[in-house]
Amino acid sequence: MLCANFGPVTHVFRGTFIHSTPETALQVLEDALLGVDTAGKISFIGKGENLLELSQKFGFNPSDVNQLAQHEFFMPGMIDTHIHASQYSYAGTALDMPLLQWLNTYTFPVESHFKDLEFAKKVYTQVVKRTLRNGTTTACYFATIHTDASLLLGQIANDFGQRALVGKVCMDRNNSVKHYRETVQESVDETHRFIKELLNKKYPLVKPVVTPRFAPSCTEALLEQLGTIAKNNNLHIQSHISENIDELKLVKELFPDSETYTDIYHKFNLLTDKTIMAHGCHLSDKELTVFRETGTSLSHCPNSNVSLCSGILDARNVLNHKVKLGLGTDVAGGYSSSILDAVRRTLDASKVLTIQNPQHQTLTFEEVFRLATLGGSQALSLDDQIGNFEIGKDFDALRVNVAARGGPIDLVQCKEPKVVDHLTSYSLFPPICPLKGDDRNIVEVFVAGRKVVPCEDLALE
Ligand SMILES: O=c1[nH]c(=O)c2nc[nH]c2[nH]1
Ligand SMILES: [Zn+2]
Repeated sequence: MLCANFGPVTHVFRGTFIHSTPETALQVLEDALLGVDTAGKISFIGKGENLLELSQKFGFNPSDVNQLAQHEFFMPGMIDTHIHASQYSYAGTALDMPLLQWLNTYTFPVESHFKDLEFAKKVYTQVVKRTLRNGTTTACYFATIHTDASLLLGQIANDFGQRALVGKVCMDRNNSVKHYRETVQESVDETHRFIKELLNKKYPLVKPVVTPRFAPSCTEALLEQLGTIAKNNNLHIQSHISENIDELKLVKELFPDSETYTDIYHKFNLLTDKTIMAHGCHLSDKELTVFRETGTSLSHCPNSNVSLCSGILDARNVLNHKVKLGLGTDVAGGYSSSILDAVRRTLDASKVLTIQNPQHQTLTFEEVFRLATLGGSQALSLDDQIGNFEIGKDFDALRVNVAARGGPIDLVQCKEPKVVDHLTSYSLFPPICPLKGDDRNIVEVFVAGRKVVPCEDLALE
Protein backbone atom coordinates (compact mmCIF):
# COMPACT_ATOMS: atom_id res chain seq x y z
CA MET A 1 0.00 0.00 0.00
CA LEU A 2 1.29 3.48 -0.84
CA CYS A 3 0.64 6.79 0.76
CA ALA A 4 -1.56 9.13 -1.30
CA ASN A 5 0.97 11.62 -2.66
CA PHE A 6 4.12 9.54 -2.70
CA GLY A 7 5.73 7.17 -5.15
CA PRO A 8 7.04 3.73 -4.15
CA VAL A 9 9.49 3.69 -1.25
CA THR A 10 13.06 3.11 -2.46
CA HIS A 11 15.09 3.50 0.75
CA VAL A 12 14.27 3.00 4.40
CA PHE A 13 16.78 4.01 7.09
CA ARG A 14 16.65 3.09 10.75
CA GLY A 15 18.56 4.83 13.52
CA THR A 16 19.00 8.26 15.11
CA PHE A 17 17.92 11.37 13.20
CA ILE A 18 18.84 14.81 14.48
CA HIS A 19 17.30 17.96 13.08
CA SER A 20 15.69 21.31 13.94
CA THR A 21 12.15 22.53 13.84
CA PRO A 22 10.97 26.13 14.09
CA GLU A 23 10.06 25.40 17.74
CA THR A 24 13.00 23.19 18.79
CA ALA A 25 16.57 24.10 17.88
CA LEU A 26 17.81 20.52 18.12
CA GLN A 27 15.50 17.53 18.17
CA VAL A 28 16.73 13.93 18.42
CA LEU A 29 14.59 11.15 17.01
CA GLU A 30 15.92 7.92 18.43
CA ASP A 31 15.41 4.56 16.74
CA ALA A 32 13.40 6.21 13.98
CA LEU A 33 12.44 4.78 10.59
CA LEU A 34 12.52 7.13 7.62
CA GLY A 35 11.33 6.22 4.13
CA VAL A 36 12.37 7.91 0.89
CA ASP A 37 10.33 7.56 -2.31
CA THR A 38 11.39 7.38 -5.96
CA ALA A 39 11.22 11.18 -6.25
CA GLY A 40 13.68 11.55 -3.35
CA LYS A 41 11.02 12.79 -0.95
CA ILE A 42 10.53 11.70 2.65
CA SER A 43 7.40 9.58 2.52
CA PHE A 44 7.19 8.59 6.17
CA ILE A 45 8.90 8.94 9.54
CA GLY A 46 7.98 6.49 12.26
CA LYS A 47 9.25 4.58 15.23
CA GLY A 48 11.52 1.56 14.87
CA GLU A 49 9.17 -0.51 17.02
CA ASN A 50 6.47 -0.07 14.34
CA LEU A 51 8.59 -1.62 11.59
CA LEU A 52 6.13 -4.35 10.61
CA GLU A 53 3.14 -2.05 10.46
CA LEU A 54 5.06 0.57 8.46
CA SER A 55 6.47 -2.02 6.05
CA GLN A 56 2.93 -3.18 5.27
CA LYS A 57 1.56 0.30 4.93
CA PHE A 58 4.39 1.55 2.67
CA GLY A 59 5.12 -1.69 0.84
CA PHE A 60 8.75 -2.38 1.67
CA ASN A 61 10.53 -5.47 2.90
CA PRO A 62 11.74 -5.17 6.54
CA SER A 63 14.94 -6.94 5.56
CA ASP A 64 15.75 -4.10 3.12
CA VAL A 65 15.96 -1.54 5.92
CA ASN A 66 19.34 0.21 6.04
CA GLN A 67 20.32 0.15 9.73
CA LEU A 68 22.67 2.87 10.97
CA ALA A 69 25.68 1.60 12.90
CA GLN A 70 26.55 2.50 16.46
CA HIS A 71 27.78 6.11 16.62
CA GLU A 72 26.02 6.98 13.38
CA PHE A 73 23.20 9.45 12.89
CA PHE A 74 21.54 11.39 10.10
CA MET A 75 21.32 15.16 10.07
CA PRO A 76 19.90 17.45 7.37
CA GLY A 77 22.28 18.49 4.59
CA MET A 78 23.98 21.79 5.32
CA ILE A 79 23.19 24.94 3.39
CA ASP A 80 25.80 27.46 2.28
CA THR A 81 23.81 30.62 1.70
CA HIS A 82 26.74 32.60 0.28
CA ILE A 83 29.80 31.30 -1.58
CA HIS A 84 31.83 32.66 -4.52
CA ALA A 85 32.56 29.59 -6.65
CA SER A 86 34.89 31.73 -8.76
CA GLN A 87 37.11 32.53 -5.77
CA TYR A 88 37.73 28.91 -4.77
CA SER A 89 41.15 28.73 -6.48
CA TYR A 90 42.73 31.17 -4.02
CA ALA A 91 40.82 30.33 -0.83
CA GLY A 92 43.21 30.36 2.11
CA THR A 93 45.54 32.95 0.62
CA ALA A 94 45.52 36.71 0.03
CA LEU A 95 43.77 37.76 3.22
CA ASP A 96 46.12 40.60 4.09
CA MET A 97 43.88 43.51 3.08
CA PRO A 98 40.48 44.90 3.93
CA LEU A 99 37.54 44.39 1.57
CA LEU A 100 37.83 47.17 -1.02
CA GLN A 101 41.59 46.76 -1.54
CA TRP A 102 41.18 42.97 -1.50
CA LEU A 103 38.60 43.16 -4.28
CA ASN A 104 40.78 45.39 -6.46
CA THR A 105 44.06 43.58 -5.81
CA TYR A 106 43.07 39.91 -5.90
CA THR A 107 39.42 39.24 -6.56
CA PHE A 108 38.64 41.18 -9.74
CA PRO A 109 41.85 40.08 -11.50
CA VAL A 110 41.17 36.41 -10.65
CA GLU A 111 37.49 36.57 -11.60
CA SER A 112 38.36 38.13 -14.97
CA HIS A 113 40.01 34.80 -15.95
CA PHE A 114 36.65 33.00 -16.00
CA LYS A 115 36.24 34.10 -19.59
CA ASP A 116 38.41 31.02 -20.18
CA LEU A 117 35.97 28.11 -20.02
CA GLU A 118 38.67 25.49 -19.46
CA PHE A 119 39.85 27.32 -16.35
CA ALA A 120 36.25 27.82 -15.23
CA LYS A 121 35.51 24.12 -15.65
CA LYS A 122 38.47 23.11 -13.48
CA VAL A 123 37.67 25.50 -10.64
CA TYR A 124 33.92 24.95 -10.70
CA THR A 125 34.33 21.15 -10.69
CA GLN A 126 36.63 21.40 -7.69
CA VAL A 127 34.35 23.67 -5.69
CA VAL A 128 31.23 21.60 -6.30
CA LYS A 129 33.00 18.34 -5.41
CA ARG A 130 34.65 19.81 -2.34
CA THR A 131 31.54 21.45 -0.93
CA LEU A 132 29.51 18.28 -1.43
CA ARG A 133 32.26 16.35 0.35
CA ASN A 134 31.97 18.87 3.20
CA GLY A 135 28.24 18.20 3.48
CA THR A 136 26.90 21.23 1.61
CA THR A 137 23.82 19.85 -0.11
CA THR A 138 22.60 23.32 -1.17
CA ALA A 139 24.84 26.20 -2.23
CA CYS A 140 23.96 29.74 -3.21
CA TYR A 141 26.75 30.64 -5.63
CA PHE A 142 28.20 33.82 -7.06
CA ALA A 143 29.97 33.04 -10.35
CA THR A 144 31.46 35.95 -12.42
CA ILE A 145 30.19 38.36 -15.09
CA HIS A 146 30.74 35.67 -17.76
CA THR A 147 27.45 34.10 -18.84
CA ASP A 148 28.83 30.92 -20.43
CA ALA A 149 31.06 30.13 -17.45
CA SER A 150 28.13 30.76 -15.09
CA LEU A 151 26.00 28.34 -17.13
CA LEU A 152 28.83 25.84 -16.84
CA LEU A 153 28.71 26.14 -13.04
CA GLY A 154 25.00 25.30 -13.20
CA GLN A 155 25.73 22.27 -15.37
CA ILE A 156 28.48 21.01 -13.05
CA ALA A 157 26.27 21.38 -9.95
CA ASN A 158 23.54 19.46 -11.77
CA ASP A 159 25.94 16.72 -12.90
CA PHE A 160 27.28 16.14 -9.40
CA GLY A 161 23.80 16.36 -7.89
CA GLN A 162 24.16 19.48 -5.77
CA ARG A 163 21.16 21.73 -5.20
CA ALA A 164 22.23 25.23 -6.22
CA LEU A 165 21.22 28.77 -6.86
CA VAL A 166 23.66 30.17 -9.41
CA GLY A 167 24.24 33.85 -10.06
CA LYS A 168 25.89 35.48 -13.05
CA VAL A 169 27.47 38.52 -11.39
CA CYS A 170 26.35 41.96 -12.60
CA MET A 171 28.64 44.98 -12.29
CA ASP A 172 28.90 48.07 -14.46
CA ARG A 173 31.23 50.02 -12.14
CA ASN A 174 34.84 49.02 -11.53
CA ASN A 175 37.74 51.38 -12.00
CA SER A 176 40.55 49.11 -10.92
CA VAL A 177 40.30 46.26 -13.44
CA LYS A 178 38.63 47.94 -16.38
CA HIS A 179 38.17 44.86 -18.55
CA TYR A 180 36.23 43.24 -15.66
CA ARG A 181 32.99 45.17 -15.94
CA GLU A 182 29.99 45.45 -18.23
CA THR A 183 27.88 48.25 -19.63
CA VAL A 184 24.33 48.43 -18.27
CA GLN A 185 23.02 47.04 -21.56
CA GLU A 186 25.50 44.14 -21.63
CA SER A 187 24.70 43.26 -18.04
CA VAL A 188 20.95 43.31 -18.65
CA ASP A 189 21.13 41.39 -21.95
CA GLU A 190 23.47 38.77 -20.52
CA THR A 191 21.35 38.37 -17.38
CA HIS A 192 18.33 37.71 -19.60
CA ARG A 193 20.34 35.17 -21.62
CA PHE A 194 21.68 33.51 -18.48
CA ILE A 195 18.22 33.10 -16.95
CA LYS A 196 16.66 31.86 -20.17
CA GLU A 197 19.39 29.34 -20.97
CA LEU A 198 19.65 28.01 -17.41
CA LEU A 199 15.88 27.57 -17.07
CA ASN A 200 15.76 25.90 -20.50
CA LYS A 201 18.09 23.19 -19.22
CA LYS A 202 15.35 22.14 -16.81
CA TYR A 203 17.83 21.04 -14.17
CA PRO A 204 15.63 19.89 -11.30
CA LEU A 205 17.79 21.31 -8.50
CA VAL A 206 19.62 24.26 -10.10
CA LYS A 207 18.04 27.69 -10.47
CA PRO A 208 19.26 31.17 -11.49
CA VAL A 209 19.59 34.02 -9.01
CA VAL A 210 19.75 37.69 -9.99
CA THR A 211 23.12 38.95 -8.71
CA PRO A 212 24.04 42.63 -8.50
CA ARG A 213 27.54 42.30 -6.94
CA PHE A 214 26.97 45.12 -4.42
CA ALA A 215 25.87 48.74 -4.62
CA PRO A 216 29.39 50.19 -5.13
CA SER A 217 29.86 48.16 -8.33
CA CYS A 218 26.43 48.92 -9.82
CA THR A 219 24.92 52.18 -11.08
CA GLU A 220 21.33 53.06 -10.21
CA ALA A 221 20.37 52.34 -13.83
CA LEU A 222 21.61 48.76 -13.51
CA LEU A 223 20.09 48.18 -10.07
CA GLU A 224 16.73 49.36 -11.38
CA GLN A 225 16.77 46.97 -14.33
CA LEU A 226 17.85 44.03 -12.18
CA GLY A 227 15.00 44.67 -9.75
CA THR A 228 12.60 44.55 -12.70
CA ILE A 229 14.09 41.36 -14.12
CA ALA A 230 13.84 39.59 -10.76
CA LYS A 231 10.25 40.71 -10.32
CA ASN A 232 9.12 39.77 -13.84
CA ASN A 233 10.63 36.31 -13.55
CA ASN A 234 9.89 35.74 -9.85
CA LEU A 235 13.54 34.98 -9.16
CA HIS A 236 15.84 34.90 -6.18
CA ILE A 237 18.18 37.88 -5.67
CA GLN A 238 21.56 37.93 -3.91
CA SER A 239 24.05 40.67 -3.11
CA HIS A 240 26.24 42.08 -0.33
CA ILE A 241 25.41 44.75 2.22
CA SER A 242 27.08 46.67 5.05
CA GLU A 243 30.16 44.48 5.35
CA ASN A 244 32.88 47.00 6.13
CA ILE A 245 33.13 50.62 7.33
CA ASP A 246 35.07 51.92 4.29
CA GLU A 247 32.43 50.32 2.07
CA LEU A 248 29.73 52.27 3.96
CA LYS A 249 31.62 55.53 3.34
CA LEU A 250 31.95 54.72 -0.36
CA VAL A 251 28.24 53.94 -0.59
CA LYS A 252 27.41 57.33 0.96
CA GLU A 253 29.58 59.05 -1.65
CA LEU A 254 28.14 57.10 -4.57
CA PHE A 255 24.47 57.29 -3.49
CA PRO A 256 24.19 60.65 -1.68
CA ASP A 257 20.37 60.68 -2.01
CA SER A 258 19.81 57.43 -0.14
CA GLU A 259 19.44 57.65 3.60
CA THR A 260 20.82 54.16 4.27
CA TYR A 261 22.55 51.33 2.39
CA THR A 262 19.35 49.29 2.74
CA ASP A 263 17.33 52.09 1.11
CA ILE A 264 19.33 51.76 -2.09
CA TYR A 265 18.32 48.15 -2.65
CA HIS A 266 14.81 48.80 -1.37
CA LYS A 267 14.29 51.66 -3.82
CA PHE A 268 15.00 49.33 -6.76
CA ASN A 269 12.76 46.47 -5.57
CA LEU A 270 15.74 44.30 -4.71
CA LEU A 271 14.55 43.45 -1.19
CA THR A 272 12.00 40.65 -1.42
CA ASP A 273 11.20 37.42 0.38
CA LYS A 274 13.52 35.72 -2.12
CA THR A 275 16.49 38.04 -1.45
CA ILE A 276 19.58 36.96 0.46
CA MET A 277 22.10 39.63 1.45
CA ALA A 278 25.56 38.67 2.68
CA HIS A 279 27.13 40.11 5.85
CA GLY A 280 25.10 43.05 7.23
CA CYS A 281 27.65 43.52 10.04
CA HIS A 282 26.92 47.24 10.32
CA LEU A 283 23.18 47.37 9.68
CA SER A 284 21.15 49.55 12.05
CA ASP A 285 18.07 48.29 13.88
CA LYS A 286 16.00 50.43 11.54
CA GLU A 287 17.49 48.68 8.53
CA LEU A 288 16.90 45.26 10.13
CA THR A 289 13.26 46.23 10.45
CA VAL A 290 13.13 46.82 6.69
CA PHE A 291 14.67 43.39 6.22
CA ARG A 292 11.92 41.83 8.32
CA GLU A 293 9.14 43.76 6.61
CA THR A 294 10.31 42.82 3.12
CA GLY A 295 11.16 39.19 4.03
CA THR A 296 14.80 39.73 3.05
CA SER A 297 17.30 37.40 4.70
CA LEU A 298 20.89 37.68 5.83
CA SER A 299 23.79 35.31 5.26
CA HIS A 300 26.15 35.32 8.23
CA CYS A 301 29.72 34.76 7.03
CA PRO A 302 31.88 34.93 10.17
CA ASN A 303 35.07 33.47 8.71
CA SER A 304 35.11 36.17 6.04
CA ASN A 305 34.14 38.92 8.49
CA VAL A 306 37.17 38.16 10.65
CA SER A 307 39.57 37.25 7.82
CA LEU A 308 38.98 40.59 6.06
CA CYS A 309 38.69 42.45 9.41
CA SER A 310 35.23 43.62 8.32
CA GLY A 311 33.26 43.46 11.56
CA ILE A 312 31.27 41.08 13.74
CA LEU A 313 27.62 40.50 13.03
CA ASP A 314 25.42 40.46 16.11
CA ALA A 315 23.46 37.39 15.04
CA ARG A 316 21.40 37.48 18.26
CA ASN A 317 20.16 40.95 17.35
CA VAL A 318 19.29 39.75 13.83
CA LEU A 319 17.28 36.86 15.29
CA ASN A 320 15.61 39.19 17.79
CA HIS A 321 14.45 41.29 14.82
CA LYS A 322 12.95 38.12 13.30
CA VAL A 323 15.08 38.45 10.19
CA LYS A 324 15.71 35.12 8.43
CA LEU A 325 19.34 34.07 8.95
CA GLY A 326 21.54 31.40 7.35
CA LEU A 327 25.28 30.70 7.34
CA GLY A 328 27.72 31.31 4.51
CA THR A 329 31.35 30.44 3.90
CA ASP A 330 31.89 33.45 1.60
CA VAL A 331 34.86 31.75 -0.05
CA ALA A 332 37.39 33.33 -0.59
CA GLY A 333 36.88 36.19 1.89
CA GLY A 334 36.32 33.17 4.11
CA TYR A 335 39.15 30.68 3.77
CA SER A 336 37.11 27.54 4.48
CA SER A 337 34.55 25.98 2.16
CA SER A 338 32.96 24.03 5.02
CA ILE A 339 29.75 25.00 6.77
CA LEU A 340 31.03 23.11 9.82
CA ASP A 341 33.69 25.81 9.95
CA ALA A 342 30.96 28.46 9.68
CA VAL A 343 29.21 26.80 12.66
CA ARG A 344 32.35 27.12 14.77
CA ARG A 345 33.06 30.69 13.66
CA THR A 346 29.47 31.68 14.40
CA LEU A 347 29.84 30.44 17.95
CA ASP A 348 33.23 32.18 18.25
CA ALA A 349 31.80 35.48 16.96
CA SER A 350 28.93 35.27 19.40
CA LYS A 351 31.32 34.55 22.28
CA VAL A 352 33.53 37.50 21.30
CA LEU A 353 30.44 39.71 21.60
CA THR A 354 29.82 38.22 25.04
CA ILE A 355 33.42 38.94 26.05
CA GLN A 356 32.90 42.54 24.99
CA ASN A 357 29.52 42.74 26.70
CA PRO A 358 28.65 40.13 29.35
CA GLN A 359 24.95 41.01 28.91
CA HIS A 360 25.06 39.67 25.35
CA GLN A 361 23.06 36.47 25.02
CA THR A 362 25.50 34.02 23.42
CA LEU A 363 24.11 31.79 20.69
CA THR A 364 23.88 28.16 21.76
CA PHE A 365 25.30 25.26 19.81
CA GLU A 366 21.77 24.09 19.11
CA GLU A 367 20.75 27.44 17.64
CA VAL A 368 23.78 27.47 15.36
CA PHE A 369 23.07 23.91 14.22
CA ARG A 370 19.64 25.20 13.21
CA LEU A 371 21.16 28.15 11.31
CA ALA A 372 23.32 25.73 9.29
CA THR A 373 20.31 23.65 8.25
CA LEU A 374 16.73 24.86 8.70
CA GLY A 375 17.81 28.52 9.00
CA GLY A 376 19.62 28.30 5.66
CA SER A 377 16.57 26.81 3.98
CA GLN A 378 14.40 29.63 5.37
CA ALA A 379 16.95 32.24 4.28
CA LEU A 380 16.77 30.87 0.73
CA SER A 381 12.96 30.50 0.90
CA LEU A 382 13.38 26.79 0.23
CA ASP A 383 12.06 25.62 3.60
CA ASP A 384 9.01 24.10 1.94
CA GLN A 385 11.44 21.65 0.24
CA ILE A 386 14.48 21.20 2.49
CA GLY A 387 16.04 22.06 5.86
CA ASN A 388 14.83 19.27 8.14
CA PHE A 389 13.23 15.83 8.20
CA GLU A 390 9.58 16.43 7.47
CA ILE A 391 7.25 14.27 5.43
CA GLY A 392 7.00 15.65 1.88
CA LYS A 393 10.39 17.41 1.95
CA ASP A 394 13.31 16.22 -0.16
CA PHE A 395 15.73 13.85 1.56
CA ASP A 396 18.85 16.06 1.71
CA ALA A 397 20.85 14.41 4.45
CA LEU A 398 24.26 13.60 5.88
CA ARG A 399 25.08 10.24 7.39
CA VAL A 400 27.50 11.09 10.17
CA ASN A 401 29.73 8.63 11.97
CA VAL A 402 31.14 10.23 15.09
CA ALA A 403 33.72 7.46 15.39
CA ALA A 404 34.64 7.23 11.69
CA ARG A 405 37.91 5.34 11.19
CA GLY A 406 40.76 7.73 10.64
CA GLY A 407 38.54 10.60 11.76
CA PRO A 408 39.42 13.36 14.19
CA ILE A 409 37.32 12.22 17.17
CA ASP A 410 38.43 9.79 19.87
CA LEU A 411 35.51 8.57 21.90
CA VAL A 412 36.85 8.65 25.41
CA GLN A 413 34.79 7.50 28.35
CA CYS A 414 34.09 10.49 30.55
CA LYS A 415 33.17 9.69 34.15
CA GLU A 416 32.01 13.12 35.30
CA PRO A 417 28.22 12.72 35.66
CA LYS A 418 27.39 16.26 34.52
CA VAL A 419 29.30 15.79 31.29
CA VAL A 420 27.92 12.30 30.75
CA ASP A 421 24.40 13.64 31.26
CA HIS A 422 25.04 16.32 28.71
CA LEU A 423 26.29 13.80 26.18
CA THR A 424 23.68 11.15 26.75
CA SER A 425 20.89 13.67 26.54
CA TYR A 426 21.79 13.80 22.85
CA SER A 427 21.95 9.99 22.71
CA LEU A 428 25.11 9.96 20.60
CA PHE A 429 27.55 12.82 20.71
CA PRO A 430 26.26 15.25 18.15
CA PRO A 431 27.04 18.41 20.07
CA ILE A 432 30.74 17.69 19.94
CA CYS A 433 30.69 16.33 16.41
CA PRO A 434 30.28 19.61 14.54
CA LEU A 435 32.72 21.22 16.93
CA LYS A 436 35.40 18.55 16.69
CA GLY A 437 34.41 16.69 13.56
CA ASP A 438 35.13 17.30 9.91
CA ASP A 439 34.37 15.82 6.50
CA ARG A 440 35.88 12.48 7.58
CA ASN A 441 32.85 12.06 9.84
CA ILE A 442 30.44 12.63 6.93
CA VAL A 443 30.29 9.15 5.49
CA GLU A 444 27.43 9.64 3.02
CA VAL A 445 25.68 12.66 1.50
CA PHE A 446 22.22 12.52 -0.08
CA VAL A 447 20.52 15.21 -2.16
CA ALA A 448 16.87 14.63 -3.08
CA GLY A 449 17.37 10.96 -2.19
CA ARG A 450 20.37 10.49 -4.50
CA LYS A 451 23.64 9.44 -2.90
CA VAL A 452 26.18 12.04 -4.10
CA VAL A 453 29.01 11.19 -1.67
CA PRO A 454 30.61 8.74 -2.15
CA CYS A 455 29.87 9.57 -5.78
CA GLU A 456 28.11 6.58 -7.35
CA ASP A 457 28.75 7.78 -10.89
CA LEU A 458 32.40 7.01 -11.53
CA ALA A 459 32.30 8.96 -14.80
CA LEU A 460 32.07 12.09 -12.69
CA GLU A 461 35.03 11.30 -10.45
O1 LIG B 1 33.19 39.35 0.85
C1 LIG B 1 32.97 39.84 -0.26
N1 LIG B 1 33.37 39.21 -1.38
C2 LIG B 1 33.16 39.70 -2.60
O2 LIG B 1 33.54 39.10 -3.61
C3 LIG B 1 32.47 40.94 -2.66
N2 LIG B 1 32.09 41.72 -3.68
C4 LIG B 1 31.47 42.78 -3.14
N3 LIG B 1 31.45 42.69 -1.80
C5 LIG B 1 32.08 41.57 -1.49
N4 LIG B 1 32.33 41.01 -0.31
ZN1 LIG C 1 30.61 37.50 -0.78
